[in-house]
Amino acid sequence: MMSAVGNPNNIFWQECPVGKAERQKLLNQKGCVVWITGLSGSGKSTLACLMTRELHSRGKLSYVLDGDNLRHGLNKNLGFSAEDRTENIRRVGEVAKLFADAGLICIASLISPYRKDRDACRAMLPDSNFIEARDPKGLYKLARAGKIKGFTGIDDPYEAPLNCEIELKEKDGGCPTPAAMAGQVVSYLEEKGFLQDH
Ligand SMILES: Nc1ncnc2c1ncn2[C@@H]1O[C@H](COP(=O)(O)OS(=O)(=O)O)[C@@H](OP(=O)(O)O)[C@H]1O
Ligand SMILES: Nc1ncnc2c1ncn2[C@@H]1O[C@H](COP(=O)(O)OP(=O)(O)O)[C@@H](O)[C@H]1O
Repeated sequence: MMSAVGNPNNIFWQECPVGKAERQKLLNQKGCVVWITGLSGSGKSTLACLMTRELHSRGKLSYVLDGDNLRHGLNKNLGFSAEDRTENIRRVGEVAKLFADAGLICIASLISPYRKDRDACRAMLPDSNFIEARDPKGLYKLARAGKIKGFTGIDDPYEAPLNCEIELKEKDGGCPTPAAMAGQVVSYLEEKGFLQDH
């Protein structure tokens, strides 16, 4: 048994014999987090689903962490106050970090309106392993009708990224198809070497 003397909380870091490098080799890819941020209804989930499909068809293992879905379980005790959103993003950041450590391409799809919360998630990961993608476009009937209070983009803030890795922009006055956007993100991962282990 390890000694707990000198550790006020009796908590120790446990090393496992199989590490991230070995898992990446097994999967022939590099673990990373693609973080999709944007307003509600801007197409985050659509993009996340198409990306995971495209990666799957290339034999790459990915997993989608969707804000809406996680709020049914892990984050079911959280609402939409600034504090709760911060805790929501912190938890998802920690989970995404575990998935990346497992060697997976983790796709996190959350409004994540606050820059400081996204930056905190970025700081949890090694350099270049956090890839921020933004998709601006919105749908807000209920919030505009006053049926939801504190709705992001209506009466609650959304802070757009200042230096994201990928910006999915309108082209020729229109929105590219979701498949074209998913292709853009997957091409970025390919260019940066995440779809191989060497
Ligand atoms: N007040 C308010 N503001 C914004 N969004 C709201 C709100 N109330 C409910 N919803 C629904 O919750 C989904 C967003 O959850 P997230 O976990 O991604 O939000 S956050 O990152 O913590 O801000 C979001 O889903 P998406 O449309 O998929 O983004 C909404 O359907
Ligand atoms: N690029 C796009 N062009 C047109 N419609 C889109 C696009 N991306 C998503 N949609 C549609 O917009 C709606 C909201 O998309 P969704 O992916 O659920 O957004 P979010 O997860 O950001 O709330 C869906 O009906 C979806 O089919």
